Amino acid sequence: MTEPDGAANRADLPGRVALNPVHRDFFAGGAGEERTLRRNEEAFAQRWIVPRVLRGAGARDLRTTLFGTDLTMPVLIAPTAFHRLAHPAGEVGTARAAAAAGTIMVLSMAATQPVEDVAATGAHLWMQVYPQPDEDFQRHVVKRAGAAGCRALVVTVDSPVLGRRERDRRHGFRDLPAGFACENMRDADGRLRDIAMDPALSWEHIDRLRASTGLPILLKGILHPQDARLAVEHGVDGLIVSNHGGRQLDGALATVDALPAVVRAVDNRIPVLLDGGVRRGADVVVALALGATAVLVGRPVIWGLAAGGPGGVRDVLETLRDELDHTLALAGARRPADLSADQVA
Ligand SMILES: Cc1cc2nc3c(=O)[nH]c(=O)nc-3n(C[C@H](O)[C@H](O)[C@H](O)COP(=O)(O)O)c2cc1C
Ligand SMILES: O=C(O)C(=O)c1ccccc1
Repeated sequence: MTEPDGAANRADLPGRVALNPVHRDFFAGGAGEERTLRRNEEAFAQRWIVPRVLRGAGARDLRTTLFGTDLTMPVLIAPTAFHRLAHPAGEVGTARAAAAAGTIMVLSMAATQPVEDVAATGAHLWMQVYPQPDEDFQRHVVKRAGAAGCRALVVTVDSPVLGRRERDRRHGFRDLPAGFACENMRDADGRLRDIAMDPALSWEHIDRLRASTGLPILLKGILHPQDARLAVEHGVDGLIVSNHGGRQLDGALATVDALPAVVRAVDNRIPVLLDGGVRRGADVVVALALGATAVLVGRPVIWGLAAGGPGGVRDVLETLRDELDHTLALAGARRPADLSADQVA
């Protein structure tokens, strides 16, 4: 099994070494040949920053506002499943790091701890959901997330069916081991449901979800500019350009390659975020220059959690912050908003 090449994905990083190899492959892997998984990082590696000079930019200011909330930097934690398989501290541990860093954690619908416990850390949370065909149950999940204090809903729309993960197939890895559960998949009676993926879902489902909650809604998994336009027309509040870290459609476009057309289609009407392959401060700068308001990181957070629990996640976030600050300085920008698309070649 070949591993993705980038330094930040090296198989010998401490977090990866600490993991059970089956779980490591679950976290690391993608769909099919893993072409899209690799391409997300390669596409960043092929972008070059064109610095500006003598702009008197001075001390950097990384603060970013999303839906009225101030973040200390434009780097968020992407929703990823099963944090207790990475470290006993689980999603609560990740949330402690998000709170300490002053950024948002997007909590996965496949989290292994209850949203109420994760929210008790004081972290600023958004809840991710796969749109559930049982809409009564979906409303229950959304209501519970809102009651727990989640401040936005991230609806993942790139998963009409689950991607074919060949590493998981080889290992026979299908489900959580005994003693673990998707704690936010309990119905009103406390019974566990399976996460449903339904290829029949359409924009009407989003319309009903829109009508059922006052929370801001972001769609995650947009790559086509026409879908970005439709999302705005359907009253969506934000977009996440994403190919699910290469875990769904193998062969899908790299996210940084999809970003410019989506940004043009949205035309500043709602914020556009991006995830997939963001590993260094320079990647963040490229995405911001091409029009993203912020980025999210998935696997780096998992590796940090596996390596050192909340402290390991904190290290990942602080390293990204330092690199972003440094790269902005070298690019001649004080704030993310000072960057422009002509600074990327
Ligand atoms: C192990 C793992 C689990 C994931 N689980 C979810 C999930 O439950 N919901 C979701 O919307 N995306 C999920 N994703 C996708 C991430 O939110 C994100 O799109 C992706 O990881 C970003 O790419 P990166 O890992 O290269 O940063 C998962 C990704 C990984 C690696
Ligand atoms: O979304 C994913 O990539 C993922 O791995 C997952 C795992 C369990 C349930 C739902 C999604």
